[in-house]
Amino acid sequence: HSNREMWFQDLFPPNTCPINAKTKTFYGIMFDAGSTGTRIHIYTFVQKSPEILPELEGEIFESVKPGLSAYADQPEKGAESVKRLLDMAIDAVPPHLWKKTPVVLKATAGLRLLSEEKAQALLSEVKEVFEESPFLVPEDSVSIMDGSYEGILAWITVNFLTGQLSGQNQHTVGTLDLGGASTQITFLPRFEETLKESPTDFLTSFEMFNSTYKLYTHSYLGFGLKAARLATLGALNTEDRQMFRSSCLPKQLEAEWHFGGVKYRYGGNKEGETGFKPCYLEVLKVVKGKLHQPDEIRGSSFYAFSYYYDRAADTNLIDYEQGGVLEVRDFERKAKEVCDNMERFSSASPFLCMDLTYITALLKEGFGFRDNTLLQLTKKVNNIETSWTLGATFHLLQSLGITY
Ligand SMILES: Nc1ncnc2c1ncn2[C@@H]1O[C@H](COP(=O)(O)OP(=O)(O)O)[C@@H](O)[C@H]1O
Ligand SMILES: [Ca+2]
Repeated sequence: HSNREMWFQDLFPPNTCPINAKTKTFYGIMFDAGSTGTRIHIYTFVQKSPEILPELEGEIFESVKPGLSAYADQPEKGAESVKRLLDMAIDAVPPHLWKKTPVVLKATAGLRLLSEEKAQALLSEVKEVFEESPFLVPEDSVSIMDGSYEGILAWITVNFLTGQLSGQNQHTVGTLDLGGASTQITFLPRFEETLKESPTDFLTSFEMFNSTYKLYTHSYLGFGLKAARLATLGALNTEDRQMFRSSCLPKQLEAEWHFGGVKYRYGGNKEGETGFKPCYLEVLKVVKGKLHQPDEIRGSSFYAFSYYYDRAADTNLIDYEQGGVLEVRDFERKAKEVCDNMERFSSASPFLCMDLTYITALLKEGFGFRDNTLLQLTKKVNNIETSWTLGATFHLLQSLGITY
């Protein structure tokens, strides 16, 4: 037995009558078209009998950069990048199951930020690639995902993988996702206050595995790490192609940056101030008063992934493979260290100071977390990526009647 098998045994009790069990294996293919890259997740499930939940047997994962939105003006080339990933599924799924294996692509903030016309052109090219494949192409198989689903499905994934969605004692954990263009916060409110005080569109009921969860979730478009860089530079939503300067960047820096198909020029404050203090003030303008702050989260701990994880790992706050537990103040401490010694960190990304400072401000001033709020940084649980794609695949299989 591998660790993974052992672990899932606790989650799903073995069939009471294994001799009569008809084990069924099936697959699901889910594409995550993120703002910074496109990823394919090929999941394998086994279901031992119709009465019990399917078990997740494994995942094949691959990714390419840049994301679809970078092909805004060449939709065929964007679809080509999807096709290269889909070819992996041809090898991974046994031929006799191709026709029964659904393939779906959901795009997130990168495509949300494009014009309707450009986004649709990309989606329809991808749809053609799917139609030409031997897989099952459900209706609506290629779409832009609603931001609230992004949070909910990531929450489902993390709580499924940590075993919180089965059995009686459900101690679910909240999730924080920081993408390139948007960021999500999701948790199951325990206090009546939270339900009363939250804007109604922050609360969504969701049915999964025969339970209904009333979740608090919101996706903040434009608050992803890379969008926040542009906002901090004052370069968001301007046609102006001037040089944008910031106290969060190395003094002598002058460079170019491509995001969402647009080229930006940016640099440090040659004469003026640099360092954590002025940088924090700059970043604060981007987040202060812009996010809803539910009281309930101040004391609870959260699972955090994507750029929270990447930046913590880049600066050795956590181990790149293992992840780890941090307090909010650890991000602040590291931001100060990097911003006040930019020469020492010059070999890393020139945005490291800005990114860490933004993460600090987002957590403290944006969501209202305390300095000592605990964050569990995780990339994988039992070797499965903590991504909304697993939750989306469960949802898909459920809607197609492949699972119950
Ligand atoms: N399979 C994955 N599981 C978890 N995080 C991922 C995965 N693929 C990419 N990420 C992380 O997502 C972040 C990029 O966000 P992205 O999905 O491209 O933007 P957005 O969500 O805003 O569309 C990076 O931190 C990257 O490491
Ligand atoms: Ca994402």
